[in-house]
Amino acid sequence: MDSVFIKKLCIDTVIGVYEWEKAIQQRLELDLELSCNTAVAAAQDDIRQALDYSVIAQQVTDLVTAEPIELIETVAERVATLLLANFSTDRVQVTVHKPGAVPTAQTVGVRIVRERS
Ligand SMILES: Nc1nc2c(c(=O)[nH]1)N=C([C@H](O)[C@@H](O)CO)CN2
Repeated sequence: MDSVFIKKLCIDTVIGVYEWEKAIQQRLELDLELSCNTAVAAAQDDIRQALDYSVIAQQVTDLVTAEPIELIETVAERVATLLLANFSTDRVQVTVHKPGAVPTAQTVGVRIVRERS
């Protein structure tokens, strides 16, 4: 299956479980992959037949920054729900990295796969 993907979409937002985290912005990095058939868009060379990664990036950024969230699991789930609702895809993979969370690790995060039911 083909896909459209976005790697390391950087989003600064209020994210975290602890009180001190609710007063600051921290960086999340998102990897998104939307399954689709890219052949039609390619054959017609037409953005209207494609999943526009610019539009995807903007909608996801707006969603994640709309209000404070505690868990990165919540971020992943909300993003997957948005992608399945707003874009022509039956399967999405969403990875959320919180690179500053564990100083001794390069990054930590969650990865989920959701399919249209
Ligand atoms: N599985 C998770 N574990 C933790 C999360 C999280 O969102 N999911 N969050 C935190 C804190 O917010 C942490 O990032 C503060 O440094 C701890 N564990």
